[in-house]
Amino acid sequence: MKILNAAQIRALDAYTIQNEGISSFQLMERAARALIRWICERYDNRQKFIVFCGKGNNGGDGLAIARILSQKGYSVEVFVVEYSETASVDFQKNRTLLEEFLSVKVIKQKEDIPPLPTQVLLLDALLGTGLSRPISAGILAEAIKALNTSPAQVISVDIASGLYCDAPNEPTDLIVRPDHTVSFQMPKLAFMMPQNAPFVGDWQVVDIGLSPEFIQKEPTQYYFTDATAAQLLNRHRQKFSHKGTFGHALMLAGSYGKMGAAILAGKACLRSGVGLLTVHTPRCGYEIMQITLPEAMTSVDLHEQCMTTLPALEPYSSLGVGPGLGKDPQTVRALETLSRQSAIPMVWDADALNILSEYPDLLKNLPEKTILTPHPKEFQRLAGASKNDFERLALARDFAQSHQLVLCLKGAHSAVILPDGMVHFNATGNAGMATGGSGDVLTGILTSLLAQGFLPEDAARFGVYQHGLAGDRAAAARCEVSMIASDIVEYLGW
Ligand SMILES: NC(=O)C1=CN([C@@H]2O[C@H](COP(=O)(O)OP(=O)(O)OC[C@H]3O[C@@H](n4cnc5c(N)ncnc54)[C@H](O)[C@@H]3O)[C@@H](O)[C@H]2O)[C@@H](O)CC1
Ligand SMILES: [K+]
Repeated sequence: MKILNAAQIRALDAYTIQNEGISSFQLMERAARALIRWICERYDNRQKFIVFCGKGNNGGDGLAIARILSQKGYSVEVFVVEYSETASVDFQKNRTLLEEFLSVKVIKQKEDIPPLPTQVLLLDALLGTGLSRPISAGILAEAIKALNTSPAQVISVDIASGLYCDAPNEPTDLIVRPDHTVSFQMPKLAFMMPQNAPFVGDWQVVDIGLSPEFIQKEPTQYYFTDATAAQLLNRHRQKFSHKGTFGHALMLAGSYGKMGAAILAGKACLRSGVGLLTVHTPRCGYEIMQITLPEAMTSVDLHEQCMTTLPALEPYSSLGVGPGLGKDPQTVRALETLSRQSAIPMVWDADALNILSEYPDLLKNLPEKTILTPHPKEFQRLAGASKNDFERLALARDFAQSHQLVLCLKGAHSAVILPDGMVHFNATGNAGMATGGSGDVLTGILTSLLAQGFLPEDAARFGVYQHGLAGDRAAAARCEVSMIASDIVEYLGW
């Protein structure tokens, strides 16, 4: 799914209106009805609503939603926040229609704001994607403060009022903190940013039938890997395939006290469909690997506790390096050789990334399209600090383009950034995955997919999606708190 910016969404609305020969009022009605379906699936008409409307089209949506809810027998109170003299045409039309059977109250000053008790549901339709300046004072600010201090649940229409769709807000900006955001047609870039979590809540998208041709033609740098997008990357096994068909992966992982990382990466690699796996470990890992991972072959380093030498790389179709590796100077030397000599697709993770940030020359040697999987701290060590998540994303795009690498920037909605600068945010995953070893599992999955012949770009998008999906299954079976990285491995499969 594509993610478009506010200006593109405006153009998409306009194109749909013109192309379908409908009025903007009819499109607003469609949007309102899509949101009503979302509400009716979750709340019956004993639920009381208070709708806060601005005076643009987001406010118009609020009025249309209030009318339809009221027609369906819900009890609805509507307040228009009078922050401006003017109103949009469709807001005005909806106001006239609504006022035929429901009185609309006006908020001009703080005292006009009603009490907002726990049992009501608050709809935030103050401002949408038309936000043109931050909210810091005035009656809009008072309304937002009231929504944010109420114990009642808040649902934001399209986007939380005060939140920019595709640019960073300042920490001092006033923004609604909804429990849910129900957004039209596509997620907004703002939803992908960790800093915006309090201003998005749990979000869902409802289809309002905006023009698919326009969306298809419109250029963007941002995509969302949902189930449909992931399914397109999936490959089906042929009846006459054999283990040679699915490649031979090499995992360089583990050191004294950190063999668990090698086991997790190795197991995930096997569970993701690789034909054969060899794990290269220091001597101390030999028996551990043979006993815990009988499906894998073990290649043993000369050193007792850390990796110092590379095995011959010819037999392998992919290589993963980093989990539990440590940063011994002899390991650094081995990685320096690896960065220059490897011609097979690779994944660099964990300590391999830390070594890259300490020895940037290695970074210059890495073959094109090597996959790097940093979490935010590792990325900061690699590329430097940034002021906010938007700046970090720009830095990451720059990094991927200038080094011609594939970056998997891990976190909620992990971003897969390709060497051409395109960004694919991931749909799956949960906070239970923020646990030791879950990154090692991802390295195993990606190394496995590369061995099977997936292009690095596809391996990264598909692997990150499947990693998150397995995490979601693990959280459903146990719970976010008690799940561990081994559970993610157990729930892999597609
Ligand atoms: N254009 C369309 O056909 C559709 C639009 N829809 C809704 O329309 C929304 C966008 O509507 P609008 O473009 O009218 O904009 P908004 O309703 O987001 O904002 C209204 C107006 O408020 C003013 N404004 C912006 N920031 C302000 C601030 N900080 N303080 C005071 N005033 C401020 C601007 O002049 C802006 O145009 C979407 O989020 C969505 O909810 C939906 O009805 C679907 C169809
Ligand atoms: K809103």
